[in-house]
Amino acid sequence: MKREMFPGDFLWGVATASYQIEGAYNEDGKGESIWDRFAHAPGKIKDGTTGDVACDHYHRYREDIALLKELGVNAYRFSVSWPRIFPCGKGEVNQKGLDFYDALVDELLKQGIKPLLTLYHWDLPQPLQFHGGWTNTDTVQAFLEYAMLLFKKLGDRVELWATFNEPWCISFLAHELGEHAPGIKDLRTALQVAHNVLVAHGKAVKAFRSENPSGKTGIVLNLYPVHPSSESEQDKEAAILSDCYRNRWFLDPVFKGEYPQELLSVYQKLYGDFAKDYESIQVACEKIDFLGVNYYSREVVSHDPKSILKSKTVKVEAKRTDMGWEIYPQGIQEILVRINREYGPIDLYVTENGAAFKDELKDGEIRDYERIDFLKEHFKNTYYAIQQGVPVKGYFVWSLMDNFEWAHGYSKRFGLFYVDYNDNLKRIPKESARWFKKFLNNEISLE
Ligand SMILES: OC[C@@H]1[C@@H](O)[C@H](O)[C@@H](O)c2nc(CNc3ccccc3)cn21
Repeated sequence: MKREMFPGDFLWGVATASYQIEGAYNEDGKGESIWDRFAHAPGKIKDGTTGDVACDHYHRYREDIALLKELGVNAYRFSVSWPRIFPCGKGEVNQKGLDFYDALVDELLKQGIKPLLTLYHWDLPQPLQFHGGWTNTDTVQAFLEYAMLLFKKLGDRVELWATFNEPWCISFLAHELGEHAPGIKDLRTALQVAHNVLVAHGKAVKAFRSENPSGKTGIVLNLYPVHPSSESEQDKEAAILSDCYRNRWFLDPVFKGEYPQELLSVYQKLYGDFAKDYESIQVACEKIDFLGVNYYSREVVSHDPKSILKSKTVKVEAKRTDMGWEIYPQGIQEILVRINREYGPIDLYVTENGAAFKDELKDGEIRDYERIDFLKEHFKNTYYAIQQGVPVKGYFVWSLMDNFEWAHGYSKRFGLFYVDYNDNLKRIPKESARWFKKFLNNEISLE
């Protein structure tokens, strides 16, 4: 199975995100983001690092685009740092911030690489957080102004636009579990954030249509197959509610304009007032052109009477990545086929798939054969979905290079290129980069 067996216009790319690679956290007029503040707070990041410098992509973007060219990709997914454009979140525009993304897009196009731009990959301007962040509908309005400015400035050259990266992480991981910025631990707040982000998504898609009818908009969701640990009714019930929490809480509003009733009723029992505020999320259901699917693993659950979802994650015996995530390649096929069956027809992009492994630099080489095997199996399972008629239009490997892995700092490496943090952030191609390049050049098969 070679690259040429995928559709001729299939996009093969890599993905990154602004806070994870750019650095220059306070340069050229950029304002503070919630991740700048969170990373600087003691104890939030496992290795005590920050994204202040990261991979210094802000200064090295031409070098990094040369790496894309070397790989032979035809697409690149990146995100824009909102506080680099609006240091205060709204109002005054930072021209140097706009200039950076203008130059980035021009260089990509010059190298024959198609950009997929993500408007929001978690780095909210901190001044907006001072006023409640995503719990405040003023932030929805500020997001629309930010989106409209970028549509105007880059819409002539960028065709593919994603509004949000992983609303599940923006809401539940960051506001219920508290593991990401701003580090709040309150389910009611998380539900309010999820709602406002979904509203912002719908309004931005509608505004985009009016501004740029030829462009294509979508949203990026992290999706997981959720399997019961047994065939018992209770475990199957646990899987249904966990699927609502992880997947359908965002899929159903975006494609059907309603929250999944099975879980909505649980929250309505918990929060009496929930109904009147959040019963309708119709506004999120603006027709989109594509869905970005971030796939990493599956979840196996069992009944748990003590939990709100009556479910708990079960750690099954399996091969795992350095993140502890089960390696489950058939899950990418399963999720793509399901989305097409239950929410299609809709163009799908695998906007992130990749793995962290304990990559070691030895004699100038990084022999990451586990990553090659991981990608090979996920590419094959993506192809099997295409063979079943699923309109998968592209695949972006996470990530181009090792970078700031959120609460894990630099301790987890996902890159095709190794970043030597002890040697001036030097980028070194891993074996997987060489393998990917050969695959893209039709030199090798996936068998
Ligand atoms: O963790 C790897 C990547 C991360 O670097 C990206 O910025 C983000 O888009 C991303 N999403 C997932 C899947 N969701 C997730 C689950 C738990 C913690 C963080 C992310 C993995 N990844």
